[in-house]
Amino acid sequence: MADNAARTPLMAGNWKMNVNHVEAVHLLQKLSWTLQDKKHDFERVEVAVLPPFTDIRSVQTLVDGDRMKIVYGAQDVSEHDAGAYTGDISAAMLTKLGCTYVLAGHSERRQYHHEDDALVNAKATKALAAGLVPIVCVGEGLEVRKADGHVEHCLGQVDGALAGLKPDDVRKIVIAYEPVWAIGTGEVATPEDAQEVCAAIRGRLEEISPAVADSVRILYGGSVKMSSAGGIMAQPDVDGCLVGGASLQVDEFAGICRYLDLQLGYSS
Ligand SMILES: O=C(CO)COP(=O)(O)O
Repeated sequence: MADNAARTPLMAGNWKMNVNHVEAVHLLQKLSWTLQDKKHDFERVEVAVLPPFTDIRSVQTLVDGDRMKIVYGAQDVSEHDAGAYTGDISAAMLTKLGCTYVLAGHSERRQYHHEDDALVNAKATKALAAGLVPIVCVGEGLEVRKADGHVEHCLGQVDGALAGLKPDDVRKIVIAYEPVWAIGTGEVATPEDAQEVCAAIRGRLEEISPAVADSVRILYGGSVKMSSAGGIMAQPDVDGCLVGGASLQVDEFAGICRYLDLQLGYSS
C-alpha cells in the first residue's frame, strides 16, 4: 500500500454553474478570511476552488492582490489548442489566468456533453501540456453499483483517461472518484465504499510504478459535508475531497478543509 503521508491532501470546491464573477469575489474573500481566522495551514491541506469560466479572471485578481494561498482552476478544458472551436476554452488560456487545476471528465460533462474516455484522455493530455494539473473524474452510476461492477467500471475509466500518458505525466495527475449516485443526492458514500474504489485505483497506478502510485492524489467526491469528511479522509487511499454543493457554503467548506483540526477537537 502506498504511503499517503507523502501526498498533501487537497480539498477542491467545484462551484459548478453557480456564482457570477461578482458573487465569486465575495465567496472567495469570505472563505479566505474564514480560513485565515482559523489559522489554516495550507501546506498541510491544500485548498482549491473551481469557479465557472466567467469568474476566473476576477478570482485571479483577488488571489494575486491579496496574496491568497487558495489556488484555483477550471471545470473543463478544450481538447484543442486554438482555433475555430466556438465556445471552447483552451488549456493555454487557463494557464494564462493562473489556473492550477482543471477538471476532466466530470460525470456531469460525461452525461450532458457525452464525453467519453477518449475525450477525457485528450483533455487531460492538453491540460498537462499547458502545465495544468488535470483532476480526472471517474465514477459509476447506481445500476453499475447495484450490479457490483463499480470497481471494474472505474478502473476502465482510469485506463481510458491515462492511455498513452508517460509515467512522469501520470504522476502529476489527480484522480477523483465520484460515484454518480452520491453526487448532489445527499447520499454520501461510506468511508469503506470510498476506500474500496480508491484502493483499486491505487493498485492500478502501482501497475504503472510505485512512484506513480505514491504521487497521485485520489480524491472522493459526492455529497461530502463537514460531518463526513473526517471519516472519508481517515481512509489510507483517500487524499482529499472534491466538493460540490457544500463548497458554496463558506463555513461548511472551511470545515471540510479543516477536517484535521476538527478531528483534534478544535472548534469548527
Ligand atoms: O460533483 C461533485 C463535485 O465535483 C459533488 O457534488 P456534491 O458535493 O454536491 O454531491
